[in-house]
Amino acid sequence: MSNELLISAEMSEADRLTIAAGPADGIGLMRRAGEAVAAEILKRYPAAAHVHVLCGPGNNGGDGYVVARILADSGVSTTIWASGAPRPESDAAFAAAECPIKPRPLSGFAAEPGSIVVDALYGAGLSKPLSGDAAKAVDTATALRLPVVAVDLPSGVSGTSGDILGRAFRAEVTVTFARKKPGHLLLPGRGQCGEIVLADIGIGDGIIAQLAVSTFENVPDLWLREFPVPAVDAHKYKRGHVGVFSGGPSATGAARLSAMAAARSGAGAVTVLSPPNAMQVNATHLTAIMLREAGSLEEVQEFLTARRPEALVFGPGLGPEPKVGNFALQLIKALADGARDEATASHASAIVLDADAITSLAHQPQALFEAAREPSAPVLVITPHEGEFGRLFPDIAGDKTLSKLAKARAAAVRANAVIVYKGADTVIAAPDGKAAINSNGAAWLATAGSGDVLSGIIAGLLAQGMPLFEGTCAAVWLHAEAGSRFGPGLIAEDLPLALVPVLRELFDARTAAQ
Ligand SMILES: NC(=O)C1=CN([C@@H]2O[C@H](COP(=O)(O)OP(=O)(O)OC[C@H]3O[C@@H](n4cnc5c(N)ncnc54)[C@H](OP(=O)(O)O)[C@@H]3O)[C@@H](O)[C@H]2O)[C@@H](O)CC1
Ligand SMILES: Nc1ncnc2c1ncn2[C@@H]1O[C@H](COP(=O)(O)OP(=O)(O)O)[C@@H](O)[C@H]1O
Ligand SMILES: [K+]
Repeated sequence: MSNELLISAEMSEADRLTIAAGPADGIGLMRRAGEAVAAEILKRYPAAAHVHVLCGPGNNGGDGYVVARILADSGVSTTIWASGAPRPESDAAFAAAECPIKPRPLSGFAAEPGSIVVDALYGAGLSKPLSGDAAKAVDTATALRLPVVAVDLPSGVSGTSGDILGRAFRAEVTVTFARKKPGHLLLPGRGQCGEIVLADIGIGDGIIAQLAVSTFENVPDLWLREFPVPAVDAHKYKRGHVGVFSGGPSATGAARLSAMAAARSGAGAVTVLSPPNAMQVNATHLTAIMLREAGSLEEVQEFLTARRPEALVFGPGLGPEPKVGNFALQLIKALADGARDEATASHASAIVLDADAITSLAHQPQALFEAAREPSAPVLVITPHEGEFGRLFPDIAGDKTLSKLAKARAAAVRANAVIVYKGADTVIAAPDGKAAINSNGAAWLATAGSGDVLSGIIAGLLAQGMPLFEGTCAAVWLHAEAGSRFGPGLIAEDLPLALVPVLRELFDARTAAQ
């Protein structure tokens, strides 16, 4: 697997372990890193008139000296602009000594149209906002629209948070080493990286395995082995049953979108649970999806006991009123009580709390967090977009020291739930600290009802027995993949059907791997 995302301390540890295992030493890894960047430049810009390599004082700059040496050896006209000299005896100092080009001070950096900039100022060691000569260099490259190749990270982008410190280069290509870093996927950093090339510099999978990494890029490798394949003797209820709560007569569409998505995701049976006054309108619009009247907790409990759905979606279209939040709490409690008493067992092991459920609990978040900690409580997946996240977790949302990744993690621990912190860089975080960042979405997904579809896919996959974290990650990826492949013109109604070709590919990949 190469889907692990490494923070800077983990990258340093990988470096240390690799050197300890031998035969590579620090300068050996640096040479491999610089070679990978130089190879990318020679491949992509064979006609470059001139390459300007900007070198910082640390190891990022060290990689830059290696790049400059190789380019010069290859006959490319190359200038080095240095911001400070490397520390004596450091790997970067060795790399600088091996490079025949005499560096000029970064303060004098000037470039001509048609040239290329290699940004080797700061990488994993970025410690403060870009200022002075480095900030000026960003402005010069931007003003001249020069292609920038970033070494490891565009300088100014935090590899940990994706934040821009001061300002940052906007790279056309970023070559990073061994594994990506969270800042390559989180916004706004992702937008500065351009195409990301992952270079093998000799830090093996065995070394990465020793790090016990807990942050991942959300790609199928992360969950494909858990992806549901129906058994030969499957019947509809064996393929998982999902219940979706509907809003009142003028707000039923959200539940139907969610229900359709759960069905398309492979749940064998899906039931819309409707208040009495919305039965008529729901009945008019449902065919394969079942419909059941459930206006009270008692009626819901009857459904749970009789039909034993594995997963529920609660929230889309329900309205943000406090009574909705209270009902959510009663539902969680009823399921916890039911699970403890097998004789009368109310069922459903997972609840997806989305949309209005989140907003309606904003005035009593503590009650939700306590309910989620009750013995035998159903597992919860909470799917806030930024506004909903801020309502349920205002202090976490407002903490400027935390990245989106860290915020999702903190919320998952507090709520004892899997949190899907949605957006263009959706983060999925579990209470045990595991987290994934999604990167295959597109802005076509920013359309009304898109989130309702996502909640249905999550419930659909969980109802089929996928583990909680993996099933939620798979749903986020599927939703994003279907939407970005569909592209212009996408509306939420299109998404369930757009899942089909993606599901086919996953199914084929899953069965081929068996
Ligand atoms: N496995 C690995 O780990 C491998 C890593 N490799 C490479 O090493 C890179 C990490 O190297 P690194 O740790 O030396 O940090 P780096 O990014 O060079 O910056 C540190 C220096 O910059 C300075 N500085 C920072 N921000 C600044 C600012 N805004 N304005 C001004 N100064 C600033 C900072 O100053 P200080 O914080 O000490 O005041 C310090 O002097 C990594 O990105 C990759 O390219 C490869 O060789 C292959 C193997
Ligand atoms: N710019 C974007 N790029 C990728 N995905 C996006 C973007 N904007 C929104 N999304 C995704 O679309 C969905 C929107 O959900 P939500 O905000 O709840 O919308 P709604 O309430 O209208 O259903 C989320 O899964 C989110 O991650
Ligand atoms: K850099």
